[in-house]
Amino acid sequence: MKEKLVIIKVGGKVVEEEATLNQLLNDFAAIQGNKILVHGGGRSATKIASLLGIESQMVNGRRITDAETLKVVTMVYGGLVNKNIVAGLQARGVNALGLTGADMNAIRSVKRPVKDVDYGFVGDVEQVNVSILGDLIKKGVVPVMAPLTHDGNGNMLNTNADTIAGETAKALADIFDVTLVYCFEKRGVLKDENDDNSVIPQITRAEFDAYVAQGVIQGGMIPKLENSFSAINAGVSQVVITLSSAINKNEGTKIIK
Ligand SMILES: Nc1ncnc2c1ncn2[C@@H]1O[C@H](COP(=O)(O)OP(=O)(O)O)[C@@H](O)[C@H]1O
Ligand SMILES: CC(=O)N[C@@H](CCC(=O)OP(=O)(O)O)C(=O)O
Repeated sequence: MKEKLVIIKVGGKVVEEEATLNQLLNDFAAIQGNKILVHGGGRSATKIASLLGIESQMVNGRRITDAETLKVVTMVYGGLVNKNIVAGLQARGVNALGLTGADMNAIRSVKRPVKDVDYGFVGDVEQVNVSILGDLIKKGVVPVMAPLTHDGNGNMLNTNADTIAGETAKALADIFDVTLVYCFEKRGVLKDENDDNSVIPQITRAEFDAYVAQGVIQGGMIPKLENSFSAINAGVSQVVITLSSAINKNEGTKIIK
C-alpha cells in the first residue's frame, strides 16, 4: 500500500494577511505524516509591482509576465512569500524547505507558446521531479513550493500556483496516496458567490460545465476546477476545495471523478 501524502495549496488572499496565514500555518503544522505546501501570492506580486510602477495584467486568471514582471514575481514568490512561510513553519517545528521549480530541478517547464495571447514568461509544466521530491519527503522534509518553474536553459518562468499543486499531485500519485486540498478565503465552490452558506458539497465534471454555462462558476474558480478534475482523473485519490481555516475539517467541495 502507498503511504499517504497531503498537498495543501494556499492562495494569495490568505498568504497576504498575517492572521489568516498564521492560522493556516498552525493548521498545516498539525497535519501528521507526509505533506507539501504550495503557495500563491498573486495579490502580493500585484501590490509590489504597483509600488514599482509596473501595471499588472491578468488574462484568463493568468498573469501576463513581461521581463520586468518576471523579476518582481521571482523576488516576491521565491523570496518574500516563500521565506516567510518557511520561517513560520520552522517556528512551528516543521522541517520546511522552500523550493522553486529550479531548485534541485523540482519542476521544469516550457515557455507557453504564443497563440491568441502572448503570456510572456509563463511556464507550462513539463516535468515534476518525482524522485527528488519523493526522497525529500521520505527524509521528513516538508517542501514549500513557490509558483515559479524553470526551463532548463537558465530562465525562470511564472507558473500558476493551482497548476503547480495539481501537476505535483498528479506526478506524486505514482508513489503516494495523494490528497490535494485547494484552500482559499471562501468555504468551497459556492452556488452563490456572495452566500457562504451555499457550498456545493460535491461536484462532477458535467455539473461544473453546467455551472460555468450558467455563470455560477467564473473567474479564478474555472482554472482551479480544471486543475482539480485533471488531478482526480490522473490518479490523485482525493481533491477538495475549502476554506483555509478548514483544511483539517471535513468541509468544502469534493471533486468527483
Ligand atoms: N462559484 C464560486 N464559488 C466560489 N468562488 C468563486 C465562484 N466563482 C468564482 N469564484 C471566485 O474564484 C476565486 C478563487 O480563485 P482565485 O482567485 O484564482 O483563487 P486563489 O486565490 O486561491 O488562487 C474566489 O475568490 C471567487 O471570487
Ligand atoms: C502565470 C500566473 O498567473 N502565475 C501566478 C502565480 C501566483 C499565483 O498563482 O497566486 P495565487 O494562487 O495567489 O493566485 C501569478 O503571477 O499570479
